[in-house]
Amino acid sequence: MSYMRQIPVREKNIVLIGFMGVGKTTIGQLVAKKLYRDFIDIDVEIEKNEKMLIKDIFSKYGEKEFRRIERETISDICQAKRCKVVSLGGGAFQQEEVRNVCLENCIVLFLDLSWDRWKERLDLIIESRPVLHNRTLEEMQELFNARQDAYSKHNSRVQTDNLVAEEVADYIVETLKLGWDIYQPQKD
Ligand SMILES: Nc1ncnc2c1ncn2[C@@H]1O[C@H](COP(=O)(O)OP(=O)(O)OP(=O)(O)O)[C@@H](O)[C@H]1O
Ligand SMILES: O=C(O)C1=C[C@@H](O)[C@@H](O)[C@H](O)C1
Ligand SMILES: [Mg+2]
Repeated sequence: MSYMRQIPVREKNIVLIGFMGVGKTTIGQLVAKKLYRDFIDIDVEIEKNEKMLIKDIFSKYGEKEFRRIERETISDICQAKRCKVVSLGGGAFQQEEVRNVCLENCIVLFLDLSWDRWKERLDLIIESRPVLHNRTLEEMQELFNARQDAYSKHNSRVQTDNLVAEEVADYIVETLKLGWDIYQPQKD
C-alpha cells in the first residue's frame, strides 16, 4: 500500500459537485466568503488557462479534449491546494480519476436539485452550456438521470429545492462547522 500523507480536515478543500445549473458556482462563491477562503471555479480556471470560452473549446477541439483539460486542472488543484472552496463543472464527476482525486483529498458536497426545479432554470444556463445544445428536454432529462450515479459518491448531500443560494450556503457552513451528515461514500 502506498504511503499517503493525511490532510487535516480543517485544511481540506471543499469541493461542490452536481448537475449543471444546480448552483455550484453561485453557492461556492458564497461559501468561500463565509469561511474566509479563496474560491476557485474550475470552468473559470480552464477559460483563463486556455484563453477561450468553454463553448469555444467544445466547438474547436471537441468534448474529449475539454474533458482531458478539465481532469488535469482538477487533479492539479485538488492535490496542490489547501483551504479552498472549489466548484466543479457539471460533467467533471463522470470521470473516475476526478472522483478519486476529489474524494481522496477534499470534502465533497453534492448539491442536489430535483428535475422539476431544474427545468425552471434552463433558460438561465442553456446559452453557455454546450452539452445542452441540440438536445430535447427528454434527452436532457436522460442526461440528468444518467449522471446521478456519479454524484452519489460524495461526503455530504444538500437538498436545495426550496432554498435560495444564500440559504444553501448557510446550511453548508453549519454542516461543516458541526460535522452534520459528513460520511465516507462507498468505493466504486
Ligand atoms: N439556490 C438557487 N436558487 C435559485 N437560483 C439559483 C440557485 N443557485 C443558483 N441559481 C441560479 O441558477 C443559475 C445557474 O447557477 P450556477 O451557474 O451557479 O450553476 P452551476 O452549478 O455552477 O452550473 P455549471 O455546472 O454549468 O457550472 C444562475 O443563474 C444562478 O443565479
Ligand atoms: O455538465 C457539463 O457537462 C458541463 C458543465 C459546465 O459546468 C462546463 O464544465 C461545461 O459546459 C460542461
Ligand atoms: Mg459553475
